[in-house]
Amino acid sequence: MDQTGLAARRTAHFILQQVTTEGRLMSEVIGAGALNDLAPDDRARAQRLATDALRGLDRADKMLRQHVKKAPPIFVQNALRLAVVELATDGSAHGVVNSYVEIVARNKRTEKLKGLTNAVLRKVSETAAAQWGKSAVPVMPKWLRGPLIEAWGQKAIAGVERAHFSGAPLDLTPKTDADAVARATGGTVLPTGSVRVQEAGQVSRMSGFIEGEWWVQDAAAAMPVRLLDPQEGDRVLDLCAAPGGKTLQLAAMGTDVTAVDVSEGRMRRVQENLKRTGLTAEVIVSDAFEYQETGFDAVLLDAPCSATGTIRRHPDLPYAKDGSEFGALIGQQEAMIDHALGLLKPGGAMVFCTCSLLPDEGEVQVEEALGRHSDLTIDRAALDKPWIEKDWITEEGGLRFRPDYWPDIGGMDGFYMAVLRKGS
Ligand SMILES: C[S@@+](CC[C@H](N)C(=O)[O-])C[C@H]1O[C@@H](n2cnc3c(N)ncnc32)[C@H](O)[C@@H]1O
Repeated sequence: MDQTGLAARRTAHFILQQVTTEGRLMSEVIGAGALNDLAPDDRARAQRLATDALRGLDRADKMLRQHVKKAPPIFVQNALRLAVVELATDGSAHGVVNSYVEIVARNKRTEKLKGLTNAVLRKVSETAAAQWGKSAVPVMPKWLRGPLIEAWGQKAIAGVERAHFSGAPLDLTPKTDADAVARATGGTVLPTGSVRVQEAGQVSRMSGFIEGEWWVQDAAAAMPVRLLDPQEGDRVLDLCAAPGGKTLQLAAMGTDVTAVDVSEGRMRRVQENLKRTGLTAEVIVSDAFEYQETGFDAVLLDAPCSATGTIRRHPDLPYAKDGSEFGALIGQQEAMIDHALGLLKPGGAMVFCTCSLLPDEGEVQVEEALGRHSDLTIDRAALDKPWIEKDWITEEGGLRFRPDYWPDIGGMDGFYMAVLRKGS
């Protein structure tokens, strides 16, 4: 590890720049090799610094506004943001001010602002730690906050923002025995059957990982398959399957599962996960619209969406995106529902789900699908399950999950799901 901390901080700054100026998600930047030149400890550190800064971005900006009258160029602003969050939250961090001053000084376009950076950070460092905990919870950018308040109200969104700021525990889906996984990992079994580990270390070093006893999957993300509740031996199509959390669940239930996804790279992860867990599924790389096999007993459609339900784990999303792709996603989801229904046998069940907080990608999609297909019904009987809480059930007969639910035990991702039944 670099003792001065500069290497990790430079990389964290690079990631923040890419997210806030290029609209790239952290996963894309890291996937493209941003961490490759760092020592293993520095990789984790850079990722943590960027994640913490994104989670606290709004709060950091408010603190900085007390010291900087006119916003500096974004390159400098991002250095200041990273520094403020470190100064405020990590009392043991060394060389914070010097590192970020150096990052600003090494860039020709901003080198003349190194004095300002130094002065601002020296000032902030005097009060950052004390002020941080007393400041308001960071709020989402307006483009996202507005529509979400319209959908769920101010109070609910304040709860959602608290959940975003708290981050997320590690949830595991056990292959077979939830109690055994909880004992081995120090976790607890949730009412829905997932195992929650509050303080997890490196996932691949956890007990039962190599043996394939479990896989990482948010508790809400594990619910669509539990809602579908297929029978052993059923032919189930998992459309949009990668990286495969739901494929693994379906395979572990003994169904005959076909997993389809357009992304070759993400499907490799499905293959790896199947191998590790010793489960089997047919894995097909294909565009969902080109896949024409019919007669499935059940279909799980986890459609591509805005992923606005996953901000607890992906605080980069509100800063990398601006909502301009929502319309196209909603159109694609609608077309996918219609195509997937065509692959289902008469009388079969389809779960439509998205990890979105936007009703247009959930409740509204289902209402409109019911309007387009006269033989389609919503299966309310499927909601008669002991783990389903009444408050989760929506007017049209689906389930809505939000990050502000389960606040005392660590929340859950935002999700929508409903069981649609095709006429026989
Ligand atoms: C929400 S993710 C699926 C998560 C997955 N079901 C799981 O539980 O791990 C959406 C997936 O849709 C895939 N996708 C996007 N467009 C697609 C298309 N036209 N055909 C098939 N898959 C598509 C993406 O590659 C992505 O893996």
